[in-house]
Amino acid sequence: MERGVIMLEMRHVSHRYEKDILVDQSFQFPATGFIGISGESGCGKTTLLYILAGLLKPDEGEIFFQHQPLTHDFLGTHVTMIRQNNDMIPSLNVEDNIEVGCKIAQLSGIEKLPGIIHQLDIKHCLKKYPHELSVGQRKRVSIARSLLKDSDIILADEPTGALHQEAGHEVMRLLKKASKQALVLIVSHDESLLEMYCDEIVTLEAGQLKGEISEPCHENIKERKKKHYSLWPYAVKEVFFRIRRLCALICFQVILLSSLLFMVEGLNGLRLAMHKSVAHAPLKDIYLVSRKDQEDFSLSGQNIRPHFLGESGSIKELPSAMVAILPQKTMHIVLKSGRMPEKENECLISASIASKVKDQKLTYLLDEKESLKVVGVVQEYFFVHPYVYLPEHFVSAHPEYLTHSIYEVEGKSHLPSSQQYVISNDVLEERENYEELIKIGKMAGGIFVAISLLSSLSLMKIVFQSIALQRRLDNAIMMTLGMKMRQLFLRFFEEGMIIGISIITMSYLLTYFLREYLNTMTAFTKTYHFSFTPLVFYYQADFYLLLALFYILLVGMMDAKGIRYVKKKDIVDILREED
Ligand SMILES: Nc1ncnc2c1ncn2[C@@H]1O[C@H](COP(=O)(O)OP(=O)(O)OP(=O)(O)O)[C@@H](O)[C@H]1O
Repeated sequence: MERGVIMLEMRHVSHRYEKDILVDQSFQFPATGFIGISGESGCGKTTLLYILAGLLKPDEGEIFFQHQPLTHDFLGTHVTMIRQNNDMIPSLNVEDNIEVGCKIAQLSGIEKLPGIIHQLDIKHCLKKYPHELSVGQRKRVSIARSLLKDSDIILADEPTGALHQEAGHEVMRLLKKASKQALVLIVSHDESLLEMYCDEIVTLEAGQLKGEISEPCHENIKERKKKHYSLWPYAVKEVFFRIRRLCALICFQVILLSSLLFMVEGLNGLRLAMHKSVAHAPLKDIYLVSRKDQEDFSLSGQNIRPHFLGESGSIKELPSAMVAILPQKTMHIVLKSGRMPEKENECLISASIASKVKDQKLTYLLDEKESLKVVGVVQEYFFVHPYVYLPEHFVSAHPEYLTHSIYEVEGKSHLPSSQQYVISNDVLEERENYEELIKIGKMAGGIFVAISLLSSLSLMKIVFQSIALQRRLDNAIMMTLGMKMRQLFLRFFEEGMIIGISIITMSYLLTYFLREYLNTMTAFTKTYHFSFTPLVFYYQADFYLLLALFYILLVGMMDAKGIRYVKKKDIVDILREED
């Protein structure tokens, strides 16, 4: 690149709105100096500044900097704009607002901050936010930003506009000082201020720039050292700044996600409890066979036994289907109290029958001739019905207590094939019922998730949209600081991801505590062998990790859509709306 003077140059620039703003203008500005631009209201002074900053493309002609057409990092690296109203990002405090210029443009030099703060006397307001500052203080912050960035060009549009006289002079003095090291172009209505401070005054009139500029004199090109800064902290600050508006949205999403997770964990727990219970159900291989016409019938075969009918003792009203033969292996039977039967005339009863019996220890079932002593109470859970568990040898020794209307058959292969019989298996029937229930639960859950997801996404869209609209100006200011569309998209995306991460973390924590509470503090697990169980997918890919990633990306993308309210070609219009 040819080394030459730092110089801003217009070559044959024309621009027109309803009227001509610039007509075939060629002009060279010196490397340093304080140049005032005056002209009637509406003649195009502000438009000229935007064109020189590279924010507005002129209809014709081109702007050159250091004899080269403007590059995409010209604005960020070489220019600072000071606008009449507001150049500050509301979510950042004064310190951040000063540093943000360097950080967006990835320029080194932040270590000069204390000196600049001292020079501009703004130490006392470093931690304040823009809305807590006076107009004069805001102007000083903008000037501090340009000094920290060591800008080659400072474009100031009516910087003294809203200031009282003394503050106006102070700003002019500061800009004058800055003009020793940079080119300062100032647009002002106040001719006397311009005359008092400016080295040269250029007048814009009927599309023509009039005025004499002395020859550029400086040859030194400022060293531009690049430094990488992460803009994540600004994204975090922005989210915190908007937290009140986001609060309702975040709470709603947390409740929605937690209930979704809780539903998934509940259904998963139900499924697992059902499988476990079926595996442990003592009668899962026993099929009950009865004649359709209710008549007695006899069956022959090794594995066919008549069913015991318990009609005596204190539980006379117990239906026959509630009586079970104690299996050979009893390891899976969980006793709530008492012990396993050891003698022929001892039996177990399940908890719900036990509640009907006055004194379990001394309870004798059956009639006066034969008695069975209850020695233990079986813990009930899924598929463990209110049974009386009788030892098998007792049943075979006392066939008189057995009814011939219902038969137990071990294993389905032994079932009679005749259509005269009704075959049932309580455990399997109940499993089918529970499976049906879980299916309905899943369907209802799916519909709930779909509806609430859709409504919550539209709510999120509305909130993000309104925030993005509200932030149009902030983002336009960011663009004047040199932020590129790609950076801005990333910024939005990062903010969305921060919101997504917060929501998903809170939802997981809430679900965790609720799950722990319900599983440990309530009787669910103990009584029903049911617990809310986290769902883990196949192949070790965790459901929660996948859900979190999907959700965070989704929220990030939804927020990033807000970038459509800030288009590069509309930046000047957005800035003007505020002016
Ligand atoms: N986007 C636009 N579309 C149409 N006309 C525009 C647009 N922007 C500016 N103008 C017009 O261009 C003219 C120049 O506007 P500009 O703001 O540059 O003038 P100015 O000299 O800075 O005015 P003032 O001194 O009052 O701030 C005005 O008449 C304005 O209405």
